[in-house]
Amino acid sequence: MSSITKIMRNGGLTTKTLNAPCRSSTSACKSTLVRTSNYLTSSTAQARSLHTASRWASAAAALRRTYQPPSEPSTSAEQPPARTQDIPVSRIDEGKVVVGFDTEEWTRYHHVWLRDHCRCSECFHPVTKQRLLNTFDIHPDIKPSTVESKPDGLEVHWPSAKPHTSFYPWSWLREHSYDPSLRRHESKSEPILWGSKIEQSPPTVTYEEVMSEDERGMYKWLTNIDKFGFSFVSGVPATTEATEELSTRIGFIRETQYGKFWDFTSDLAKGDTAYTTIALGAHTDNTYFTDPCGLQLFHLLSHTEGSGGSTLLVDGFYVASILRELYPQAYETLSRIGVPAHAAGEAGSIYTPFPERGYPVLRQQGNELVQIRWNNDDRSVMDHLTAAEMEEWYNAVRLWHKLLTSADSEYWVQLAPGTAVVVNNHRVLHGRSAFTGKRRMCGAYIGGDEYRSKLAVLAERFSGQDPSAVDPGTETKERSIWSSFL
Ligand SMILES: C[N+](C)(C)CCCC[C@H](N)C(=O)O
Ligand SMILES: O=C(O)CCC(=O)C(=O)O
Repeated sequence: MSSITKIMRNGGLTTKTLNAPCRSSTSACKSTLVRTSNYLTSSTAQARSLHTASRWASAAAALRRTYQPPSEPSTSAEQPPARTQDIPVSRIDEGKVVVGFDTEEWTRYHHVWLRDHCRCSECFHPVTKQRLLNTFDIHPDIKPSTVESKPDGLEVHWPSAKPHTSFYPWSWLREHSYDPSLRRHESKSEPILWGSKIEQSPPTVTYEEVMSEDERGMYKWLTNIDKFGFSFVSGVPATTEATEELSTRIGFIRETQYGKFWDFTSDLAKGDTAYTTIALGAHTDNTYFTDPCGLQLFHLLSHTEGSGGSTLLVDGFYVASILRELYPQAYETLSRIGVPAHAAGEAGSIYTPFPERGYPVLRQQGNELVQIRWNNDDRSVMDHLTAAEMEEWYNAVRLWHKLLTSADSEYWVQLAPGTAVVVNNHRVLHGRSAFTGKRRMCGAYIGGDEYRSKLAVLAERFSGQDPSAVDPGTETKERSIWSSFL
């Protein structure tokens, strides 16, 4: 019985090596095997007949035969042979092209996928970066006439009345591999979670940096927000004009029932408790919108004849990570049960999210937490749950509240004129203490797509360098058709 059969029989995990000798350490073999077996397990439906699996094994074995692994460095004193650039191997298999990046990393691309993703100037507009090819003109059984492994990438020749050649860079093929995926996940910046101790060194940029022409300061600012979920900007002229200009450096301001750029105080000019002197617990804004704003900028312009009005920031991702660790059932409950909300303080508007059941406090995408939505003051009637779910939800949200309001989670800071703060409203909750006297705050909402677009443009321009160490003159000038954002 072949090892493949054993993998299939053992539900996909085994420590036995595959037929082909594995050149690297046993653990790598196992990882390959696990990856392979996971692949086989996950694609058991496709490889139901051993015939397919053994053909897959023979294709992989054939790849290994044709792949010339780098020769082992000689043991003699002489210099080991210089490694030649290893060109991945490729071959046409049934319905897919198999590519072997090395003996341990191989993957497959459907023929139709390759044709659909051709980026020659006939199939993909070089300026607008839009597909010109009509996907639905591709024959479902399309098959290359030949494939060639070139030093920089895979060249595919398609049979047609007018011969068509496609080219895919190796790095692009690896980045977009899916069968299996060979993507290296280090490219995605991981959030840096924080609690109250962030006050020792809060992420900050200067106004001068942010307003500089070369936008390196902008890149540093937005990278701060990307990593920490917030950032201060110091040295901002304490005017609405300067603050509005700062806001629009990121992207256009998102207008709501509260206006475009806001300049507010405790006069109930708008029907919301933000326009009063009361304390506001940690919350995210716009839970009553289907799509809450991405960023929220605040700049305290003045506070006279009184005290209080301190600003509260809480990293919702940090709190959620603790909830998940300590109370996994509560985490699951708050990831599942929608929370209705409304903004109905203005006579001319009643905002509620669609669908009206609202969205969970914790929004998961797969296993990843991607958004916090929490404002207990704006929450509407909870009447869409069974009695059991109602008790389950209240028990869970009490635990959430306990962690959210713990000293370990809360970062209190007294804003002052000249220092603006921007928060990622999908991650960081904000609030304030009650206050007396005259307090004037200004700011704006900025759409999440605008913020992420600006960050993407800056990351592309500075080719992902560390924003605090960008080499002048290394900027990317033109957008590549192979950009990882497309
Ligand atoms: C416009 N400004 C930011 C001052 C107030 C917005 C109102 C806040 C609302 N309760 C919410 O949580 O979205
Ligand atoms: O007045 C403040 O400091 C914040 C008000 C607030 O939470 C809001 O406008 O969403």
